[in-house]
Amino acid sequence: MSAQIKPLVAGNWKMNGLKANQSEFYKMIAGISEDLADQVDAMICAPATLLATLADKAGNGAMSVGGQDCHAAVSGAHTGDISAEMLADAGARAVIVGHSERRTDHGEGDEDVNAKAQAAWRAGLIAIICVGETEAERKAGQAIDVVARQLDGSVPDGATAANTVIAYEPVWAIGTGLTPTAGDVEEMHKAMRDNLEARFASEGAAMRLLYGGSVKPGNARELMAVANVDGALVGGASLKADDFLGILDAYS
Ligand SMILES: O=C(CO)COP(=O)(O)O
Repeated sequence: MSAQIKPLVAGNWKMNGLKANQSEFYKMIAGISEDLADQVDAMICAPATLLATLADKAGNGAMSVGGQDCHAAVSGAHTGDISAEMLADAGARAVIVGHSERRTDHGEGDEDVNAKAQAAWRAGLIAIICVGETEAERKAGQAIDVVARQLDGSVPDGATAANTVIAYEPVWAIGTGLTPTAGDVEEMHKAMRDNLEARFASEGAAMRLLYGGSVKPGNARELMAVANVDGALVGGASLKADDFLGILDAYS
């Protein structure tokens, strides 16, 4: 938690969600009170196939919708890819870039992520830029250095608190049920804050820093209370309305 920063809890549905799952999203909208919406922003980063439908239902209400990746170009001969402009056209407000699953499955490096973040801004979207160390890097005592390098390479010049959100997702905590200790999260988020403040001054001080990796209703309150944790990026527990609302409850 940071004073003055409105937190964001974003769900990442990854490659999950058929038309039948739209009802979970509608339950989420229905479950967010006006008071809660004043305390925290909520978003689902949906698969591209559902994005426009969910965005239409979301309207300007308590929930918004984001994409999970974008191509760096505006348009062109890139079969199977989606541009940031297309996501914005479908009603997205944000897009995740540099998720570790993209970095691993598609060989994306910091330069690619940097270009995608700039594409997001070009289309008027918030870039949710993901960073995080592997288990081997943490065991080798390199976690802070690895994340600092990823921030330096992946976050473009011109990042502001309005156009950029950073998500720290230790790779070994994603989908494993393992989480770092609150102390480890605090240390990492402080290091990220210092890095971003050194580069972006007051914008870095106000940028939202999310924690992601096995966030559940049962651990959300503790993790969200850590200094410089301004919300969460949630995978598995964002698929069911009850779980997602249980996480948002950390801010009630
Ligand atoms: O990768 C994640 C969100 O982007 C985290 O996934 P889990 O919450 O399923 O661990």
